[in-house]
Amino acid sequence: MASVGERRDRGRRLPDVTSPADIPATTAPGPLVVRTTGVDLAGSSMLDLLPDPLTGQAPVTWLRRDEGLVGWGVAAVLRTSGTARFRDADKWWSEVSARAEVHDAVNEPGTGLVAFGSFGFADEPGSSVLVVPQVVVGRRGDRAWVTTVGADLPDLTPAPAPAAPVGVTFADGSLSGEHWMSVVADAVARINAGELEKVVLARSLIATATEPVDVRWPLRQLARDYSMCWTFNVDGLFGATPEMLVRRERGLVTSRVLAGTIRRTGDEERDAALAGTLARSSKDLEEHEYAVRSVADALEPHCSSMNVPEVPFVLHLPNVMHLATDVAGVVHDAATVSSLQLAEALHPSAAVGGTPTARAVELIAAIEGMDRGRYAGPVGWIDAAGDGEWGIALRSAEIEGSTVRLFAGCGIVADSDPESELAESQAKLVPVRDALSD
Ligand SMILES: C=C(O[C@@H]1C=C(C(=O)O)C=C[C@H]1O)C(=O)O
Repeated sequence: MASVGERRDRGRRLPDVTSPADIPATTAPGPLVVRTTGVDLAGSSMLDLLPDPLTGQAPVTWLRRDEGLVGWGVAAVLRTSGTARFRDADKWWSEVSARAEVHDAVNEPGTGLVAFGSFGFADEPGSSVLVVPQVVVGRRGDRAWVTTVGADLPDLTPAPAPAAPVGVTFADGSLSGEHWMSVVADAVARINAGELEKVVLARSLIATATEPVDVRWPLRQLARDYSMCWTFNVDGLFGATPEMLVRRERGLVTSRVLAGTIRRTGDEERDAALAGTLARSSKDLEEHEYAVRSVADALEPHCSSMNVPEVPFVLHLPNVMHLATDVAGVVHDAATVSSLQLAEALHPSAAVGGTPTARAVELIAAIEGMDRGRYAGPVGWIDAAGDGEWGIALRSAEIEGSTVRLFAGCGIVADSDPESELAESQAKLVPVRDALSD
């Protein structure tokens, strides 16, 4: 396990990370004292409760349709990296939760001790974080609660509204559009030469504001405009993902697999016709099938029964439509395998890596021209029983002061056309791009 003030990277020592979100380096906590009590949040929106990040309270978020969890403050944190990042985090989490003294008056998934996590996409450098906030506020249906970890009960009145980002300009990140298209063409040639079947290639865009960006602004916009997605923020990585890598709750496991995309036009009739085209597109169905297979194969050893629909449905988002499949199963090893271990087993699925996985991941590192950081890695939360939700950090960006790095990627298969893939990547950048304006 990584220790205080040190991150491991194949034996090399790396300097500590100074986090944009004020989450410090690894802490080795004594027994945590955790209290969950029911509260009445009435009509207030969960995001309104988040304190100003400038107060150094490191806001974290996992919300869909204003249900889920928000938190702030740091009671304990693990930073880790490299191939062992999931194992390090899982071991640390079982030790921290075994030692904790928990008084839980609510007993719902997400009550008691919880940690938020965000994991690096690639093994190298693979910088990852798991953090236990001092305060977590949760809502599920008509129940709401607050959990404190070694902290007093907070004042749950809405914080003053965040200001919009100022003077934002956008520039190419890793590669220009032209250059990225040539990389896509190279991948298509390799696929046609039989090197691999599918690879997901991503690009980035850099937004620069004239003042530090308050993450609560884009979070509010994303939660409002993409309410069917999971709006997340962990240690400066934020976004609204439509893709659930794995959710485990009381012995049931589910995964929402997406792959195969078509852009929306804004015209309802035309979009309905496009949805039909997507559902019949052999290129997209093939790309989708790879992704579903990779998830079903990884979950199978953990399940006593599974449901893998044969035909995908079309998920409508405001910017794009995706082929989607909800895989479900009954797990037989919940007592010994946590949701984080399941996330490790599933990552990277063919929706963000490719097929075969090892070859695709190698090719991404060789030709994509950037470090993905935590983009396309698992992001979510885990409780003391090991249940939790881990989404794939898509439609996301990393914030550092007044700079925001946005990411988007596309599945490349034999029939992919570089120009259409560039347009698709632009459509996938829209949610965060729009969220940075007022
Ligand atoms: C890689 C991304 O999205 C993934 C790729 C998709 C595709 O290529 O059709 C669709 C949904 C996601 O699984 C992204 O949004 O950055």
